[in-house]
Amino acid sequence: MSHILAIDQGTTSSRAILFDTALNVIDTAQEEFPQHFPHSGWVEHDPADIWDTTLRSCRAMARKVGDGGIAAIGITNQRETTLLWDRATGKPLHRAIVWQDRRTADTCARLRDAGHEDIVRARTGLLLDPYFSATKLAWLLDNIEGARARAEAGELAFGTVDSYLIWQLTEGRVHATDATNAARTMLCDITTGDWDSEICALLEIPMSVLPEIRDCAADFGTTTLLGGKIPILGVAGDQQAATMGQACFRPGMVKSTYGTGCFALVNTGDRMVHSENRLLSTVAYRLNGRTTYALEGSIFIAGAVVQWLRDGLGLIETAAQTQPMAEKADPEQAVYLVPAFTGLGAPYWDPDARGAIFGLTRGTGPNEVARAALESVGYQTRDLMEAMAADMGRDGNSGSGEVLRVDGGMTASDWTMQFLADILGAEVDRPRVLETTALGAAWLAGMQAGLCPGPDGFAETWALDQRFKPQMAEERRDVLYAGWKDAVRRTLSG
Ligand SMILES: Nc1ncnc2c1ncn2[C@@H]1O[C@H](COP(=O)(O)OP(=O)(O)O)[C@@H](O)[C@H]1O
Ligand SMILES: O=P(O)(O)OC[C@H](O)CO
Repeated sequence: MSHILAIDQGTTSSRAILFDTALNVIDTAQEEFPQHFPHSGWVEHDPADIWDTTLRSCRAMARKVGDGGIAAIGITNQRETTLLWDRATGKPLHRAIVWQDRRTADTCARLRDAGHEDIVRARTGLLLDPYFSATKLAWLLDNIEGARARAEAGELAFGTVDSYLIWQLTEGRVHATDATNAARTMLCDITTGDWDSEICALLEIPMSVLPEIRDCAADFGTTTLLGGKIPILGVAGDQQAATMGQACFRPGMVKSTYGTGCFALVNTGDRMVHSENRLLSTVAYRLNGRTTYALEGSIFIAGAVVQWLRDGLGLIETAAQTQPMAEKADPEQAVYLVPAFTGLGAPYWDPDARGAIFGLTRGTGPNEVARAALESVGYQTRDLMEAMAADMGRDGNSGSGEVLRVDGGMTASDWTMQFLADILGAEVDRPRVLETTALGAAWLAGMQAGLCPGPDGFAETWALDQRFKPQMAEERRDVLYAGWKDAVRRTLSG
């Protein structure tokens, strides 16, 4: 029987997920890998770790089905993370600079001061923030001796993680990316779908380093490393893959994924909506040469705040312990935790903000801190939803009223999902399949292989696990949210 293999290369681990052609999960292999923090605010991955953990996970799945058992591969990945390698040897010149890395904050500030933000926003849909690949790539070209000259001579290749994996899987035969990953580099004009020569020139990035941009469902070459010859037929950044995995194909449909960070995307159809509220405009997907756009709110810390309770504070041993703690917390205590560990993303975009806890009293204990950590995820989502509603309303799109579809590891927490519905004053739908990121990638590859239906047929297979309905009184919701806004105001750096 034929299977589809989805590769989900994430920030903390690499996974290979085997699907049958009806898109049921058959088996999964996963490996974590080390994070490197060479300086404050810097985050790096060893490219060998990215590749080795991916290949081992894929091989574990390939062994299960034997030669000929995999019909197609779909790749989805942590976005923005930047790699530069030698075209002749395939050897990276440096560790990967991870999306969370803030080392180029000064470069971004300089570009902003020089008046370049408008062109960046108009063409790439992004803001001038170190989050995106462009300034990370410029940093590599500036700081590795001889790199710029070698890049100009055509000897080097740049890629986000998808491109790097495609290059490795095809043993250097294919240097390509997809429209969603390209959209996150800050080098792509998402109104045309091509690399932007003016922005490249601004950062002195030779265009010869850039990969070719293809549709999300397309031919990305074949690999012979997993037994037989297997085509790579689907590629999308992880948040866009989750948008497809959640079947958000209609304008106005919105999903929010709770993993390490939280990323909410609302489909804006074939029109790029410019945010007035500091959200990002991005590509949701490109199929058959047709681009569908999205507005995105990116929060850097969601589930990671629970990891911090576990690894940083030692308050819990497992993430699931936060739920009984939150239930036991004193409802009278207004404790707020603003998890600005790596600055704040949307809608604040303050790379220099750092985390804070407010409202501590002698009576505050681990339960109240745990509850505040879970609540911070709800509050941050409300910040995003308010920004989205304002943007969508302004453009006359009905989208802001849609039910929020959620996924990702943290949605296992019923308490957090109920608080989310309460603080939003809106319904929250958790689907049966929480592996929506991998599902999106598998669907792309399966559709391209002719094994899976198109968007409409696929959307019919989306199934609800639980709908969380708001139960909190409006007055309490408003008081709590006002307290959060005040806590954020006191956390901002400027
Ligand atoms: N029951 C739970 N309650 C609260 N948080 C949880 C729970 N289970 C998992 N998490 C959080 O979810 C995150 C893992 O989600 P996942 O989607 O695997 O993340 P990623 O793909 O970013 O690595 C972790 O940060 C973890 O702390
Ligand atoms: O690896 P994740 O799931 O934390 O996702 C990272 C995002 O793609 C960063 O933009």
